Amino acid sequence: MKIAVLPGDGIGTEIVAEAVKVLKVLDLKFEMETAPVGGAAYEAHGHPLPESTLKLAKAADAILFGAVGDWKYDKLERALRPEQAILGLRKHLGLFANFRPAICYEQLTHASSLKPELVAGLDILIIRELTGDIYFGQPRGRRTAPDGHFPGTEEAFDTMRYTRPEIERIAHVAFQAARKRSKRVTSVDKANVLETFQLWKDVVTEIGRQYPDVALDHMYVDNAAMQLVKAPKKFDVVVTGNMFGDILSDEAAMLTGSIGMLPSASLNAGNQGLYEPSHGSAPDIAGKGIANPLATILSAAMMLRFSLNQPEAADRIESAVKHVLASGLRTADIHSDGTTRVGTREMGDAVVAAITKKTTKG
Ligand SMILES: NC(=O)C1=CN([C@@H]2O[C@H](COP(=O)(O)OP(=O)(O)OC[C@H]3O[C@@H](n4cnc5c(N)ncnc54)[C@H](O)[C@@H]3O)[C@@H](O)[C@H]2O)C=CC1
Ligand SMILES: CC(C)CC(=O)C(=O)O
Ligand SMILES: [Mg+2]
Repeated sequence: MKIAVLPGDGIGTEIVAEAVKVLKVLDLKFEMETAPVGGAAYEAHGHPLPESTLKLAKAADAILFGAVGDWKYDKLERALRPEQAILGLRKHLGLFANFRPAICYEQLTHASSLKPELVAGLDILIIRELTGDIYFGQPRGRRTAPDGHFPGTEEAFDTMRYTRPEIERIAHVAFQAARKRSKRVTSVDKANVLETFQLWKDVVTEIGRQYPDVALDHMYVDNAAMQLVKAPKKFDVVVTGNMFGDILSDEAAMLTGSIGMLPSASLNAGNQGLYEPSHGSAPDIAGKGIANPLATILSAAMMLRFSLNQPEAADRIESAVKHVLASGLRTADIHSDGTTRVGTREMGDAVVAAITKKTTKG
């Protein structure tokens, strides 16, 4: 088994180093190979997703990804910007199903910006379609406006589109995931305004008939954004498109205490997956050694469970994370009175120590 390790930019390198440390202490039989991606790859090879990195990713059983991006690349032509690396990997590998579990750990109930009673015990799963929608739709570009309110002026445009099969396959993923949970799916759309999301709603409803044991409801995205902070525990599985899922999952991250707590798995039709925290490269804190590595460490646990058939090892990581939080260690983003503030490396070391202690005890 082979894991491609793609740390990327900013805090990506810091948090991936901790996840790799955790994977190594498990002493499992797999090989890890590292390659540059994003801004780091642009500097080394002149492209954010060089052929060699893509080849490694394609050949691997799983990919552990950090994050890409830095403000200094924002003026580059779009094809060369770091973010194209993660978009390219999702597209080239067909990683259409993005799982973003938002779990509020008992010890972090007070770290959320919401009242503790609203988030205590929260365990929702956002399933985001990842290879379609306005992020990939063509045509897109800039031109002189041919019509509209200000014809003859500069305009930019993107295209939101979904085909029926794209919606069908993500709907199946959501219903099947719900069967393993509390059998409820909320499909989030904007069918009251957008044709794309009327088709989305129609197709999800049709597929839902094949899962009579799963309750389906529909919600407009603006209402969903509001309900997520009003009564988040009313949700179980949320299925939505690429852009709405991007936005709602960052919002859901705050229910768990921090975006530094939200892992993710991006899966294709085979067993291959890319595992990354839901956040970005956080240039504002990069290099300071204060980023929370837990989202990445928990993503590594998802990788062991979903792509590498090592569910016990995944459990060991997750229970080590709970143990470390229970012991009161916190990175700055989840720190509160009465807890001990630690840096990225100390947090990773503590997870490693918790795993080792449990192993020694048998
Ligand atoms: N998958 C990827 O590689 C993604 C890349 N990006 C890129 O990342 C760069 C920064 O984007 P932003 O909008 O600032 O989003 P971001 O997610 O990097 O940061 C947002 C805020 O959350 C904080 N934060 C993020 N991760 C954290 C962690 N592990 N521990 C503690 N605090 C954390 C940051 O310090 C910042 O204040 C951009 O270039 C963007 O395009 C953004 C999202 C995903
Ligand atoms: C950087 C973007 C391509 C995507 C993003 O924000 C995400 O996947 O969460
Ligand atoms: Mg995002």
